[in-house]
Amino acid sequence: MSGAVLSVQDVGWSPGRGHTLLSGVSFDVPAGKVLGVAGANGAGKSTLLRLLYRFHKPVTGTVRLDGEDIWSMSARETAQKVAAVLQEQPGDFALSVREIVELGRRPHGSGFARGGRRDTEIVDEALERMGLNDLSARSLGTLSGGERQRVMVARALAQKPQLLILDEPTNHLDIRHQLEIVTLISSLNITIVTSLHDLNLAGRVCDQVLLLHKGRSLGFGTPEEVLTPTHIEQAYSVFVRQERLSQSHEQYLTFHL
Ligand SMILES: Nc1ncnc2c1ncn2[C@@H]1O[C@H](COP(=O)(O)OP(=O)(O)OP(=O)(O)O)[C@@H](O)[C@H]1O
Repeated sequence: MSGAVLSVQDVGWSPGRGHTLLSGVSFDVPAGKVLGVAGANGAGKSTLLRLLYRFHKPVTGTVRLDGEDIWSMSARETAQKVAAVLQEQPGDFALSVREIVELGRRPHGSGFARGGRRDTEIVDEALERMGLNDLSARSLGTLSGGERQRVMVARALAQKPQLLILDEPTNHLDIRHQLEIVTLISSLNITIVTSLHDLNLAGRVCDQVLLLHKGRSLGFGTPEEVLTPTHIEQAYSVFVRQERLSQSHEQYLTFHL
């Protein structure tokens, strides 16, 4: 897998007249880097992600992949390049885990129904990578929230995207699986945009952070530049203390009312 350069220029979105949910947001993510999108509930994180996987068309501005506007591509071409793992997942509950992961091969139109060997290998690899081999015959509806989340990540990996969008990927996951997702994110050689509520995690995993506040960018840059007490206090209306962990000497943020 290889990553694409993501270039977002002055995007805005509104569901109707006079109600702007996102405005004037710009950033660039180099190929293979990880951007974390942070901000309080309702700040516009999911709305921004929807513009990146071509669910909403921006009202203003552009979203470009390797210089090409995603709205000048066909939906199929975008699906070959961009995969998304969302909080609300479609409910194909009767399908088996393997069948769900196979759906990731669909945009590539390589005739999975005829059992292409390359597709089978890619699906096997995605199941293995997400630790799903033992669950592959189970129907989605019988899985726990965390198991389901891992299936959706496996489906996205099977899509072999150049840009992977993750909306709160650690939701539902226990500590071990959170760490596994974080390790996976750090190890994939593709461009990743992920929303994250855990700011300490964002600081560890992301190359860059975009902090949203009421649909606007409050800061974009390295985690050290953006995740400052001043910015966080403004974005979340909390008090922040920056502390240093005694064993690892890492910076750690704590939050207070
Ligand atoms: N289609 C829509 N029509 C009207 N309002 C919308 C629509 N989509 C989102 N909103 C509103 O826009 C705001 C931003 O929503 P969004 O889901 O992007 O926030 P978020 O930062 O992802 O929040 P959370 O952390 O709670 O998931 C919210 O107030 C939401 O209610």
